[in-house]
Amino acid sequence: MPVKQIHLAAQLPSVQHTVIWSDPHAGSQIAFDSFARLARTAERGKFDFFFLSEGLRLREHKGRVHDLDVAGRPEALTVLGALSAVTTHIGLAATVNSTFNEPYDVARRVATLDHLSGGRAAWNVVTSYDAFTGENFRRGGFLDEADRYTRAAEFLHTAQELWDSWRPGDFRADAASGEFIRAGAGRFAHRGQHFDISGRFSTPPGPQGRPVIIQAGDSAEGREFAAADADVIFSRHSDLASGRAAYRDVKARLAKYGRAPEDLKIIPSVSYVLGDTPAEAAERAEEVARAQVGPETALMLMEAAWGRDLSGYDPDGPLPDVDPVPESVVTKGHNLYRSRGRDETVRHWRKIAEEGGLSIRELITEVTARPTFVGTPRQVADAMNEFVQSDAADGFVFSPNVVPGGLDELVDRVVPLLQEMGVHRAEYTGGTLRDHLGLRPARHHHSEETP
Ligand SMILES: Cc1cc2nc3c(=O)[nH]c(=O)nc-3n(C[C@H](O)[C@H](O)[C@H](O)COP(=O)(O)O)c2cc1C
Repeated sequence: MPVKQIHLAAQLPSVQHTVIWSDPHAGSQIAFDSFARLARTAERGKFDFFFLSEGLRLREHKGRVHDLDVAGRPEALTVLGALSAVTTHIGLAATVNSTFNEPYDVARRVATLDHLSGGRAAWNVVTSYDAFTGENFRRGGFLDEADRYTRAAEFLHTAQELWDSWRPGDFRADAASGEFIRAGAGRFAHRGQHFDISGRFSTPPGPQGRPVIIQAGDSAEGREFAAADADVIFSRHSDLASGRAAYRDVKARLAKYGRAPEDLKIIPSVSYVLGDTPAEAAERAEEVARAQVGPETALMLMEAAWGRDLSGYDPDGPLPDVDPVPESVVTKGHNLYRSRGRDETVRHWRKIAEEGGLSIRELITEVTARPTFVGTPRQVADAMNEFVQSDAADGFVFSPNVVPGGLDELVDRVVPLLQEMGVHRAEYTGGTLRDHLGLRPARHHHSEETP
């Protein structure tokens, strides 16, 4: 078997407690310089793409805006448009929600990024649908959970129809005939369950035709959506066992859509801590964890899971002896227990705490902040390679702990080892993000109509 290449990506981390904003080396979480520094570092490491997440509503805890995490990030497509001017090769991936937007607008903005960047655009289609977020759009509670992916799939198909509505040669710019564009260019008509639109699409497609599609969301419906339509899954499975299980499950879903396993790359979100020796790395990992999960954060996340006030409990003491409150929500905008359900999450956490003799704070660190890779550069490079070669993933999205310098050590000390091992490119060989990911050119469905 030929060795697999590792697909590397990086994100300026999402709004969560693992971002150490109080670190003396932390810079602005908003200024363009921070984004530019991180994106350029990833490009120096010849990464496939730079990724930005999206949070459409600030979290609230016990009725107040939760003030322990970084709050407020600028809008992704605008930031990436600016980054396209200060980078040359790296892909630029924006998270844009399919529930609270419209296909025409999103298709136009993503195509525009593909033009600006010379074919480096990607769109991460997320499906957050909750009423709390929806209030910001006068759409509180407008979409049932069951419809989040039917809308996402139709949204994406509609966007693809718009990107396909222009064909090669539609730009004439023929001074002799006075014809600038072909008469039928951009014409579309879509009628479906969620969207009923027709007209002319105003933006010709960029160099990739169809930009790269990313999916993040781990339900069965989410995996099916990705198997049918996505090029990349941004996953949460960052340990070998669950990584392999998810990988097998997702790749097995591809055949029924006429797709091959390599048509969909699976890349989990991961973090790392380096040291010159294994002991030093472990010590630094402890320090990082202490900064990420302070006593208030530990209690806050405990209260979110338990659905009740736990302020009388010592974060450095044992887990609460009281039961969770089934339907109660003390933290809005957090999806801590969404995938397992509250009861299962609490049972799972109690089990881990009992087995390891963990305090509240140690448990929260273990379940929400454990770095994926800890060790010397050599150990980390080997562990990354094992993860990919054993089909637990096709690569990684690195989420640094500190903005904007947290990627430097990885690029300076680990990436050269991966290059020596022959599992990561020494130079970019293509110009588009599809090239970096080793994806075929986008399928282009020509419309039948020719006026
Ligand atoms: C690794 C990962 C990253 C995600 N990032 C975002 C994000 O930035 N913004 C967002 O609104 N939802 C994000 N999500 C949420 C999912 O995209 C999805 O909307 C949600 O989990 C519901 O889908 P599901 O039931 O398939 O999980 C992320 C999910 C995962 C697994």
